[in-house]
Amino acid sequence: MSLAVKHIEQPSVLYMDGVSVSFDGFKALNSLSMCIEPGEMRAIIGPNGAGKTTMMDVITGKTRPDSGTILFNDQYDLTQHDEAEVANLGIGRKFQKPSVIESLTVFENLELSLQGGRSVWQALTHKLGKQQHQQLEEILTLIDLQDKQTLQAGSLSHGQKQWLEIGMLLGQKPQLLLIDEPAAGMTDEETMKTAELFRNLAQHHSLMVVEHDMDFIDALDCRVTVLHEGSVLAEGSLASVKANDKVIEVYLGR
Ligand SMILES: Nc1ncnc2c1ncn2[C@@H]1O[C@H](COP(=O)(O)OP(=O)(O)OP(=O)(O)O)[C@@H](O)[C@H]1O
Repeated sequence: MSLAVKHIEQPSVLYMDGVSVSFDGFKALNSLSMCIEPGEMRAIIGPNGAGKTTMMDVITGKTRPDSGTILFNDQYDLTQHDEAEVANLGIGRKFQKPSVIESLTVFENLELSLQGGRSVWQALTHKLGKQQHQQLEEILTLIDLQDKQTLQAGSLSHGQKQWLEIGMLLGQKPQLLLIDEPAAGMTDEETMKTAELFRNLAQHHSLMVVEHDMDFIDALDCRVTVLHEGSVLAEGSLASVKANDKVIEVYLGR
């Protein structure tokens, strides 16, 4: 039974309060507290080692926090669930490196993502239902790969592979998406197109996006949280955190 207690009234899709994680005595997260509202897109920035990856790890059940509360939808105590259970609850995570199957086509990769639980062979020989077909078409349109759907994923550009992988996450219909450095390695054009994709995604999902690229974050046009030494250093609009003396000192000004 969960004993997690929430200390604020407003509804949240993700609520973290006093979350700490130590590795051999080193506090990677140090009483981290943060809230994401339903339907919100939030950018997370901070210097190397600030705890961004560790934060995603504790949310997704990969790492157990030593202390603190993490609630999903004000209902599920995420510290009590493993990675598979957290994914099933509706939290999708995208790691920095794309992991699409390069020898399969764009369509087949998406087809697989809609048929979680089946083997690759079963999924590819099992016909999609009408609803799944429609869902797949919608995802292809959203990630703008309709005219590439018969191409092998290995022939896509780096940016297109990232979009495909985001499309594959959408196949699981997650409510909250955690995305790690999506713009890394992208051209400027791909970066801006990714920001547009995320603004579209934010109409139907909550998003937490870890990123270092300030032009990309500016284009996301969302609230920004700055992490430093495992806790929140500042939070607000990009303009406000960029003007924050502490943020300039530990991150931007270096
Ligand atoms: N499994 C682990 N064992 C020991 N130390 C760890 C472990 N995972 C993370 N750390 C340490 O915890 C701190 C936070 O790391 P984390 O990867 O969360 O930071 P980050 O903000 O994601 O950094 P980056 O921007 O470089 O990805 C770092 O000092 C890191 O060395």
